[in-house]
Amino acid sequence: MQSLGGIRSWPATWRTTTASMTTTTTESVRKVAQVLTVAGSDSGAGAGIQADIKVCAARGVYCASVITAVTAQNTRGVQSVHLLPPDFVSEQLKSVLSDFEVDVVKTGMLPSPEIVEVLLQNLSEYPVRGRVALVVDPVMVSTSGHVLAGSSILSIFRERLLPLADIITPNVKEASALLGGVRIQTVAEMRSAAKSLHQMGPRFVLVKGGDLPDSSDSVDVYFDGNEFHELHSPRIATRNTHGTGCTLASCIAAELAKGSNMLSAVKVAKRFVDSALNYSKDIVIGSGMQGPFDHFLSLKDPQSYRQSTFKPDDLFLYAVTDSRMNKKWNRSIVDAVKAAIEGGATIIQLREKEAETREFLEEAKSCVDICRSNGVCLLINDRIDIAIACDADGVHVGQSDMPVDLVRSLLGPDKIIGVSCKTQEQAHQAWKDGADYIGSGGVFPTNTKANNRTIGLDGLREVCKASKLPVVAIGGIGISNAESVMRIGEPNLKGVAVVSALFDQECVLTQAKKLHKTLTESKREH
Ligand SMILES: Cc1ncc(COP(=O)(O)OP(=O)(O)O)c(N)n1
Ligand SMILES: Cc1nc(C(=O)O)sc1CCOP(=O)(O)O
Ligand SMILES: [Mg+2]
Repeated sequence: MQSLGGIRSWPATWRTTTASMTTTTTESVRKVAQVLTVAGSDSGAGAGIQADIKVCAARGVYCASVITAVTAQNTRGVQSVHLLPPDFVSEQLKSVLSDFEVDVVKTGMLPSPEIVEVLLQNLSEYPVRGRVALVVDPVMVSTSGHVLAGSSILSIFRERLLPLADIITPNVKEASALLGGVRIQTVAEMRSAAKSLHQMGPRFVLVKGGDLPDSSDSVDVYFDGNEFHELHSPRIATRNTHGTGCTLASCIAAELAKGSNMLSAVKVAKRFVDSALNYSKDIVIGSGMQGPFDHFLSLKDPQSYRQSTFKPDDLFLYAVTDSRMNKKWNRSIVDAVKAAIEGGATIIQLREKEAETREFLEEAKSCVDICRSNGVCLLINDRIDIAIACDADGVHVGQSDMPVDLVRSLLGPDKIIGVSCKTQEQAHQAWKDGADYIGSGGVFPTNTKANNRTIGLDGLREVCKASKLPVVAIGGIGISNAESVMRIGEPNLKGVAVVSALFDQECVLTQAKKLHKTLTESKREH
């Protein structure tokens, strides 16, 4: 079976993602990114249709809604459920699909096989194939334990809906139910479940491990049919977790509607949920065991949201551009950055030593747009002025560049600052001055940076041991030796930063993919 298969590539037109709707303009037409959610109503408004609409609004995307059931629920649980007649669900679907240019359909509570049937019928009736992406959140049990879709829907899910999905986002209980009750209690079992679910036909699978026992992190497993990605985040101690599943799936849908690729959409969505949980961890709404959280954190407290967007794990595959290399291979900075991200780069630094200011600024602005829509942070090397002017996520400075404390006072608290350190004293100072991470090298000799002192693996180990900040290794690193770097096994060594291994190459995408694979394998082994 084919998926709806339509993660649309946007036309090369102007696009903006701000507090308002995300739009593209082609001459006089302004197209708004649109999600259709097909789900149940939650009278407490923490989950279901209400959460979906709030998430899309918070992410700058329009959200139409088709209601499948009305639940009477609050923070104490689900008191009652009223299914809408399938014919009326069908009426709603026809109203929206015949009129709106929906980019992504997201499904939540589909409480009966008859309702799944009318959804499938409508999706095949309207000429959406090739345009619409389908995000399926196979909601079965509420967070309070109430059954929202019984076992009677399992066969139509497995046989008809899942094969059409671009991504499915079950939690471990739902994954287990879809797989006939298999045991899923470890990350290894989540991986195996993701693989089995992928065989049912969805293009991507995200098994959410929030309910996994005995783990200090919340780990989700993403599988694209070839590779696994483990997405870790610290558990947030709060009662306000009602609606996290709906929020995650809707945020994935919103990011896809704006044009993201799947992995980036998933990463952005996970960060959004973490930031919202963290922001709302102390709010009190309702008197029950499970409260809702606040989806509009970015409007109320942009700093808390922006600050938490940098995670040490973002240093995993750090791509640093080089103007000479891009010229040599006849590619623009923008193309180089796009390819690096597509290949798996987790953070980008523009290191354009010879660039003219005006031209560099324009290119940096384009790169900010690309990175932001892919959920990847973009830093500028040395040039604080350019970083401010293009609203980059931060800067990287060395020991002879502007001092970190001064950079911090110029950029404010929410920007990322990285500092190059070769010694333990420098590492300590970087922390005192308010840096976010350390770049340490040259681990091996390099031709990219003239007269660079090589500190070797021993020097890197020393810096890591002294550093309270996460560290990324740099200098002469590539596919052949990345594993030996990560093998030093210091817990705060989070990844490698590379220039020539990606950019002094014919195909940036291929090299980035290979390096990402090498790093993923070495992470698994150590
Ligand atoms: C991640 C990372 N680490 C180190 C450096 C080197 O910065 P610096 O010492 O300022 O040297 P230049 O890059 O400016 O030549 C870096 N750029 N990135
Ligand atoms: C920019 C930079 N900084 C270094 C440091 O030691 O701080 S080494 C370096 C160049 C890294 O390039 P490549 O990956 O091509 O060796
Ligand atoms: Mg510098």
